[in-house]
Amino acid sequence: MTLPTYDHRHLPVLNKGLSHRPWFGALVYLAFGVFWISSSDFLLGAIVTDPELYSQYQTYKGWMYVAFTALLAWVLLWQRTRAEKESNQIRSLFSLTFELANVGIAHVSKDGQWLRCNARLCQMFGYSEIEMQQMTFQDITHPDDLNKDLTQMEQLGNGIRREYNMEKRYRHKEGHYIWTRLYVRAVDASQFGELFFISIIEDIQSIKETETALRETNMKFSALLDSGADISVQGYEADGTTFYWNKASERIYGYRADEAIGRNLLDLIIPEPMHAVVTSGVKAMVESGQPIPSAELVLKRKNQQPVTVFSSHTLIDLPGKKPQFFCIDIDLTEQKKQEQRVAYLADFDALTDLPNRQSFVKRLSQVLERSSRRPQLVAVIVLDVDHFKNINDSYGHAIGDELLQQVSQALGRLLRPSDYLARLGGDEFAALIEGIEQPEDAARVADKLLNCIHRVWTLSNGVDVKLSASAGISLFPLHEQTADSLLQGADSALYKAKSEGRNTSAYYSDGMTQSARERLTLESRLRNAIVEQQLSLHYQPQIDLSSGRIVGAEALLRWYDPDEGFIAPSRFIPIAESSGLIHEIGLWVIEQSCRQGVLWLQEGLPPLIIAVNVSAHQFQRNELQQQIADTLLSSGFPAEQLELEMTESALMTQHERAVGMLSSLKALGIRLAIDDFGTGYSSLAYLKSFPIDVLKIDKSFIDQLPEHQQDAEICKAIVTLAHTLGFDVLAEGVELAAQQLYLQQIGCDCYQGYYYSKPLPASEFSELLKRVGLSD
Ligand SMILES: Nc1nc2c(ncn2[C@@H]2O[C@H](COP(=O)(O)O[C@H]3[C@@H](O)[C@H](n4cnc5c(=O)[nH]c(N)nc54)O[C@@H]3COP(=O)(O)O)[C@@H](O)[C@H]2O)c(=O)[nH]1
Repeated sequence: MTLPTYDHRHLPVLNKGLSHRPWFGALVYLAFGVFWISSSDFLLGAIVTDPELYSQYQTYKGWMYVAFTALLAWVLLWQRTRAEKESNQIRSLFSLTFELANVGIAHVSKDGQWLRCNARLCQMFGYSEIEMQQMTFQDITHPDDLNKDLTQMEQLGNGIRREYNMEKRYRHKEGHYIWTRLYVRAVDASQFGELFFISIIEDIQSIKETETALRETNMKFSALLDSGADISVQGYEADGTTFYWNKASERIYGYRADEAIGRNLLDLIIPEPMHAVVTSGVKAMVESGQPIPSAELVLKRKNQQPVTVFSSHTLIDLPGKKPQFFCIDIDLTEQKKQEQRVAYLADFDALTDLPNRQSFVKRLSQVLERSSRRPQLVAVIVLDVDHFKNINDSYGHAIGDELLQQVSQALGRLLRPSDYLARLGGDEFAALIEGIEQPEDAARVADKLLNCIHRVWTLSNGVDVKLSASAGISLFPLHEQTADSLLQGADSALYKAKSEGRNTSAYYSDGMTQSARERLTLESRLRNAIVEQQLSLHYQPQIDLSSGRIVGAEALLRWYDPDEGFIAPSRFIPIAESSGLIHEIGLWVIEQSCRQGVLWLQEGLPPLIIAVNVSAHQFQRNELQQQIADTLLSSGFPAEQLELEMTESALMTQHERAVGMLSSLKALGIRLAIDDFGTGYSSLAYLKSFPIDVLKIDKSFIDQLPEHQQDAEICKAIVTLAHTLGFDVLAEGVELAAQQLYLQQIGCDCYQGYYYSKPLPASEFSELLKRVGLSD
């Protein structure tokens, strides 16, 4: 393509402006010449007095005019030549500038006609200058840009404004549009004869394309940053001010971008205790240019909840720009949850949320380890739902699962917090029961669990399913010593229970199953005995050794079963204790003793101490003091005549509590005695802190008196000790006169035993007292 050349003939206005100046100079010269000659004439006429000289001047004056005119003509010619030369130079310079300009330059008429276009413009639009001059700018303006352009051009025409800028598109000769930046300036009509516009048109197509590409890249980049649902990207200034916050950041941290941007990192997601570390870390990163090492961090959400992320950091430190840094945080919440879930499933059963077999074995091993240091009876009870397979087969696994969930929840509610329930798998559960007192306690717990399962279960779909279960029990240390063997033992006991017809429990050892069943049967009979009022009290006299008088009576519980006859307290009291019936029975004993004491007083018998046995189980309950106070009040029995007997072991195992309990009981005005003294592990320090009145020497030290040297010495020592501490001493189980005599010799205060009397029913005791009392 040949470049269009600049033709100055197309510039009539400009030509006119440039060519009038030499004439003006010539006129000035001419005026000056006429003035100079005229004034010379006048001056010479006045100055030159010599007529000859003046005449000569007049003669040559014509030549002078000629010479002057010639000079003037030469000056004029020279002036014009110079002006034209200058004009040509300027024109060629202008032409060169116009053509060489790397922006499009055009003169446009007020109608929009292209008057003159430089080479760059022609090249830009693909037209020759001639072709351009045959078009208006409207012809090749993009329709979307035309109105704006025309409006602004009109404003130039109206003189409202002198120039305008806009970005607009022109259609290239080949049909595509080119983005340009247009600058238009109106040229004053008064100066150049007619209104026209100078347009400077810059090709910004590549800029636009770059911009578009950049925008697209940005959009892609943004979309990319936003696409990672769990990848938070945050941009911060060096001082921690947020300038970028992607979608994932919104989701992970809970702040919308518009809430986060402009706020400081520390205020947003850094927990207070981490502020100092983060501040110094960022400072060090900005100063050293080294990013803070990636790490797993626990940051905080908008709702202040912690969120675990893996955080990486990138420093952007461009020359001349303030440093910025990006944090790329990967949300580990789900991963953590998964990890926790995996860890959870290693120990827990997914269906019931109960501990699994592995956890059960682990827990059992720990308990056994502890129990080997502090001996205790531990029971493992394995439960299996009877015929559960039939339920799955009949109703489907979903129903089976729901049943297992319901059963596990019911069993969990039944057990104490210290017990441990697990699902071993399928329909098999296991319970770990610590600190049981009697072997049959385990069967009691097993029966409780079996009874819980043995009922109709209503499922969410309305189906009723009747369940029963069987249980196997093994005991540490009686049956096995290790966790695995205890579980195996309980499993084999379970199969015994199943083979015995299901809905029952069995111990690992047959003998124990037998005795447990007997004890549980006895428990049920004892419950019945309370209702049927088969319990009564017998009273054994307590005799003062120095006077030989009956000074008191120990109330001893008796159970008369119509079929079996008297059932010994040593048989049923432990069952009452392990079943909890002791509380009901114990209260009855206290009330009945007080009522009887009052009756005896009313009969006119001398005031007697009535000693009542209080089980360690009763002593552990706080209501004992209140029960006694209430009983004394309701019965009217004098407090100083009531004596409570507590075993040495019950007091010594819970010393601190015992001191408090005994003090509160003592405050009621009653007497306190330590029963079975010598059989427990008394501490003298403890003993002296107890507010007691009597020490009862256990029968085992009396049995071989006075021959047995050691027992004799022990009894003597107990008497001395008791007296030193200010207690009375009572020897129990005295069967022989020699025993009575020896006790008297060593200063023992009182005794009781078959030697004087067996425990007697109240009426017989009263007769005895009347008999001996009256005779004494
Ligand atoms: N918590 C409660 N415990 C009670 C209650 N009543 C009794 N008991 C405790 O039961 C254990 C057995 O009692 P029991 O069979 O009544 O035996 C007592 C006496 O009958 C017996 N005794 C008395 N003198 C003699 C004797 O000379 N020889 C002999 N072989 N036995 C004799 O001793 C028992 C009295 O014991 P103690 O209480 O230690 O003084 C027994 O531990 C009772 O405590 C009750 O109501 N509540």
